[in-house]
Amino acid sequence: MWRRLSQIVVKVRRRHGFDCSGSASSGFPTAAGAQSKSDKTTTATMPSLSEKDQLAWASVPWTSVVDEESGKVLGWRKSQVPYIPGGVDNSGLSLQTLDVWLPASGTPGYATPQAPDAPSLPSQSGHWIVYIHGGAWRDPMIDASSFSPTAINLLQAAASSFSKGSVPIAGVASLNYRLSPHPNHPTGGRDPNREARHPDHISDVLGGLAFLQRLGGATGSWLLSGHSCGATLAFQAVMAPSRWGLDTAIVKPTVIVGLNGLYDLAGFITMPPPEYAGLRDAYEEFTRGAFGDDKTVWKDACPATADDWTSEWQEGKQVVLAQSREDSLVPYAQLEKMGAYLSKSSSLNIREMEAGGDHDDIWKKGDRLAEILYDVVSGLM
Ligand SMILES: N[C@@H](CC(=O)c1ccccc1NC=O)C(=O)O
Repeated sequence: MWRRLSQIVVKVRRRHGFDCSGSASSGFPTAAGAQSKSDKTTTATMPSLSEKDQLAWASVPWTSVVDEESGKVLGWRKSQVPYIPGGVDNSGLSLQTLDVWLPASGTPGYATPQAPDAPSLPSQSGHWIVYIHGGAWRDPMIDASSFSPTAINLLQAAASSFSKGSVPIAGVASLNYRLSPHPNHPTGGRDPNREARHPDHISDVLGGLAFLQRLGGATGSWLLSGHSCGATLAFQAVMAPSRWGLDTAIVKPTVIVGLNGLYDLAGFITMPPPEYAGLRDAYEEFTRGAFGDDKTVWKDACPATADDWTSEWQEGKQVVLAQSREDSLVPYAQLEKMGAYLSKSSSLNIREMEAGGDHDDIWKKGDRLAEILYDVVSGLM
């Protein structure tokens, strides 16, 4: 079903202006009553689009995503759109950016495809899917573009659905965020993109989501997914921002898809499952790099430690936890801990899925991940 595609630049649009414990537990019950909370709608009021936002959005052209086999335009992409216009202190950091893909099937002019020509996102039916990459808060080789194989598969699936009637995807986005220093990063010297410490990562994620929402994306019922530490960040994004000393209001997603996620760092470091004990020092190193030396901060930052998920995330309906049993970096016990925690403290509908392969295979290949995400958003129709 998933065909191989290539992404090429067809036209450049005008540019305006500047230019948690790791000990194993066995499974968890699936809570049934997700429906009642859905009535509580999100109250975050979205500020309108500022001139700076519009300039930031327009500073990156749309490029077309073309199906290699049929030559058909599947959709449109903007790469590295600055979401905090000007960046921190006006420095325009390259990791405070996001990538966006729109299915052509949902945009005006699908018959004779033209890039969307609007100061903000076109309004489309369907749901938004947003992705937060992993890499232990520090890996320089993993970024928003790591989601490309999955995004392209999603556009392909959207095109197939269009021919049958309705498209469940309104748009797709993948977030960059500032990283913590990596011991082996080749750039050397100081890089303000790589000096982040908690809560900088989650602050950027919330900033990126707020920007996307000011543009009209990812509102209503939408899906937030994250891989590894990106899954940690996805759950942090629906926790009260005041926990992180922040006040960035977002419309929270209704669904989270956590992939090979880290949910209980403190638990892992204190007592890793025996087969993963050799990774304890590595976990401690990247945890200190991301959160500092205070162990209470590690614990408080872990989503498996929120005591009441119902009040924490009132808009929440569904959580999909996908984890591979062959993951050489993250033990299955992390999923079990998170699932048990969520089912104990919420009425969320929780699904457990097999991700398959090693830790990073799911996003490197993209087909299985697209299938999971497509299946979940289709269920939201
Ligand atoms: N490649 C990463 C390691 C990494 O990503 C990782 C290692 C162990 C458990 C989870 C990991 N990633 C989570 O985002 C690094 O270079 O630090």
